[in-house]
Amino acid sequence: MPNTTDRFPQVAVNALPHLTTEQMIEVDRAMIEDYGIVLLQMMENAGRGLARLAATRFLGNSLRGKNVVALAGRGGNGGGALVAARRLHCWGANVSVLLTKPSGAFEGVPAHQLSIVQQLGIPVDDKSLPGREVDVILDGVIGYSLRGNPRGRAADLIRWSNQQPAPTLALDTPSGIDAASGGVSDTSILAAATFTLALPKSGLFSAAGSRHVGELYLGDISVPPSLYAAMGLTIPPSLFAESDIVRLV
Ligand SMILES: NC(=O)C1=CN([C@@H]2O[C@H](COP(=O)(O)OP(=O)(O)OC[C@H]3O[C@@H](n4cnc5c(N)ncnc54)[C@H](O)[C@@H]3O)[C@@H](O)[C@H]2O)[C@H](O)CC1
Ligand SMILES: [K+]
Repeated sequence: MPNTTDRFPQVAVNALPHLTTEQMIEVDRAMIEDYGIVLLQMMENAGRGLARLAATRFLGNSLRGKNVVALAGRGGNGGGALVAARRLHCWGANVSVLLTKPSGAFEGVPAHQLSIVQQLGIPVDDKSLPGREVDVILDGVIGYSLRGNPRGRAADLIRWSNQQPAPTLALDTPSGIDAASGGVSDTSILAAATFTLALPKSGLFSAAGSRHVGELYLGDISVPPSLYAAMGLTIPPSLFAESDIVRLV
């Protein structure tokens, strides 16, 4: 079997700036307010990349009969996982979604993504945990807006994920890891791989945090180089020219 990690170009992690949470929030702000690249667009790119990585790295050539569980919180992280759930469903996988909250608690863009998932008939559950075998778990419980140790059903979903033999692919940061400090909550995802967005977050490299990250991939959500330049950040000009997913080594 070919080594599927070879399908993504490799980039030295030290060749890139590592973002603080404040810088990531500024990237989000400038994308929307200065460039008009809105959250819906960024989230589509994030979710499509997550789906592509899940398929290529963990599911193999045919998605028929492959079971995917997407864990989704009600923030931007969950929204990206819901996009990935939809894309993998359309590519032929058996996808189900576990929510941290009832669907009525979702608002804004994540609620929009959830309504599409429901319209497609993808099973959505905010109460129980699946008993059947899973091939890959997508972790969209919490991203860079973690506040304190995961609580409630978010914590239940993290614990459930860590008990499964299937690999977990985390979106942006393993849920429970503080993206800025790398602090590890009592309840944190142990990811086989992490698909982080735009630029790697500084917390992914702390000694404690890095044990939860697994293989690290970076996804293009179309941040213009001029936006980074205005923040005093320099990135290699051809970072995503070959592929909009790269492996950081
Ligand atoms: N430019 C980018 O990188 C983009 C990133 N995106 C993704 O959006 C998230 C950040 O989204 P945000 O809405 O700010 O919040 P989160 O999804 O991280 O989490 C909020 C969600 O989680 C709940 N929560 C927080 N702490 C806890 C806790 N201790 N226990 C339980 N629940 C908790 C909170 O209540 C909210 O419901 C980023 O990581 C990316 O994945 C965009 O998609 C595109 C642009
Ligand atoms: K996550």
